[in-house]
Amino acid sequence: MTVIEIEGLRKSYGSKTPVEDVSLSVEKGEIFGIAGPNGAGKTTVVECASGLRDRDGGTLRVLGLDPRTDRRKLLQRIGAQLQEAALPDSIKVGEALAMYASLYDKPADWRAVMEEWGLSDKRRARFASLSGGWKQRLFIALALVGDPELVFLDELTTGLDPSARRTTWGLIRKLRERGVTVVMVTHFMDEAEALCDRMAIIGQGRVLALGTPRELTEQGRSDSLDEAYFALTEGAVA
Ligand SMILES: Nc1ncnc2c1ncn2[C@@H]1O[C@H](COP(=O)(O)OP(=O)(O)OP(=O)(O)O)[C@@H](O)[C@H]1O
Repeated sequence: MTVIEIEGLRKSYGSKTPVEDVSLSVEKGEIFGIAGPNGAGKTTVVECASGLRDRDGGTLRVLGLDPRTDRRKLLQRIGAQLQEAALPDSIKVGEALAMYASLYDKPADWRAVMEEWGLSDKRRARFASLSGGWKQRLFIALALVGDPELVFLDELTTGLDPSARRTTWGLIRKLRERGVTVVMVTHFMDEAEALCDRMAIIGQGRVLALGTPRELTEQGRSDSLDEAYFALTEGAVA
């Protein structure tokens, strides 16, 4: 079943059009990666698909809804990772989960989510006191309190130490095991290789390559996804 269908997506900011003609689809239950050079429009694509930003052209269906006209309905069914600045320093882990759960019509039991993601011992810890790894764990838990069918994660592991990254990978796999579809923006090809069922590399306003990490490695005529990425994005730096 197709969860996201993007056809000819276009988005401009003033005279700049980072996303000119992006088409891709995401299937239910997969971890779908989006990679590409800085400024290629990865976050813009994710924001348009999650109803957080309006598009200038193209068609979008997400969980059968149009993010433009069915925004409220869509926001009830998806989870999006927050940027760090979205939480006040002084908020406690338990308070943040309870607050986000209150935004949904049919939330998951936030205490169960807290327990499942290993956050119960941190319940009274203030956000500012958490290490990067615990913050990311909280962001994943917050993205899940609405009991979403689809989750968007944007550079979730950037800035994490190697062991926190590995732990986060485990958490993302756990989402797939639960049947949640995951769309993740990443700059790390080892991460894409370890997690993504399929991925798109975007640049120059469009999809430069799309497939499984193995298919992309072959398309780039390379021995590794890392090398293939360079071959496929050559000349596409925004
Ligand atoms: N609100 C905005 N107003 C003006 N320009 C913007 C806005 N948001 C993004 N842009 C510009 O649009 C382009 C695409 O941005 P976007 O954040 O989608 O790219 P990205 O691929 O996610 O980049 P990065 O890898 O650096 O996170 C960039 O050049 C960015 O500066």
